Amino acid sequence: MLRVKDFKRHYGDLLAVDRFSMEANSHEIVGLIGPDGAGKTTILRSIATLQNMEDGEVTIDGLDVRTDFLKIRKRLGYMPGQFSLYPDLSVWENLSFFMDIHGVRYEQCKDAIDPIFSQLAPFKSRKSGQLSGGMKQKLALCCALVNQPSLLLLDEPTTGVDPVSRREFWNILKDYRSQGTSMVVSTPYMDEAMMCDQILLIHEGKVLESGSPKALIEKPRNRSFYQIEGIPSSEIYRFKQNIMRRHPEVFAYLSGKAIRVIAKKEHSLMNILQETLSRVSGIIREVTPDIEDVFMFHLTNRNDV
Ligand SMILES: Nc1ncnc2c1ncn2[C@@H]1O[C@H](COP(=O)(O)OP(=O)(O)OP(=O)(O)O)[C@@H](O)[C@H]1O
Repeated sequence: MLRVKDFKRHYGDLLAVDRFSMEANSHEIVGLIGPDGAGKTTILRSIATLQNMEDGEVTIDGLDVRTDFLKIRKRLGYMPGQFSLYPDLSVWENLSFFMDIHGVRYEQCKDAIDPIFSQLAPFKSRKSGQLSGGMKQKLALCCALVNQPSLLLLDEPTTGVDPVSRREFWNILKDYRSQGTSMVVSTPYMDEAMMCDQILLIHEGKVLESGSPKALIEKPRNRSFYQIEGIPSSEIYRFKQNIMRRHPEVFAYLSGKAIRVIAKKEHSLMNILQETLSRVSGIIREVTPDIEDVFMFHLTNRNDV
């Protein structure tokens, strides 16, 4: 139902999105996974008809965003990255405002919003600026659902939200998916990628790789991924840099309190890494890659070409 083909967008000289293509069908959550500045907001705002495209095609149910944007807006729910509701209005007043914009009454959208609104109802009169981070995001999602959209666009909906509320929020999204809504969700959190049906790993406006998260994790299996643990935190950055300087055939990066290492070419690194550890205490073990590793792997490959 959503098709994006060869979408391109500059800001001045900066090429923010370069020949980006994707599809999202009903019952599907598609994740745009990438760090800050990858181009996720630009893509979502353009699909949401809020920003002009420079080049490319975006259609929703066959309708073109350039010419049919008024019809498209009726089918879309968009939740911007920044909390964009009125902090001085109550929960109910914000919701009413969105219902007025879409010309619907509560009774008409009750079925669509109640799974979330029932959780917000006890705070109905509270100013939205005084809600917790997780509750604010639920209210924003509620407002995006009043027109019962078939396509939901969610820009980093869980950024700044605590882990428990993040999980809750994703459970809500999965419920809407099971009812047929299709969703495009951007996130900088690699763990959230695993909750999507399809993901696109994006870096500097380009798609590094796309597919189901499971398939992407399987793909680089001909490479080995290692983790070095136990390096004192005061030395860890220097240690990582040293590995990269002394061994151009490997790519190393920090992951929490550990260093992750991938070989740029297909070969084992155990000997190399053991040698680097001879002067410092630490443990090396081979690990199964997660999405963050896969992202780094494709980034390394691209930079190496
Ligand atoms: N209005 C603008 N004018 C100039 N540059 C912009 C503008 N909006 C975005 N950019 C730049 O375009 C690139 C992509 O930004 P975009 O906001 O789409 O990425 P993002 O992945 O959503 O990142 P973030 O999470 O930081 O918003 C970034 O380098 C950003 O600085």
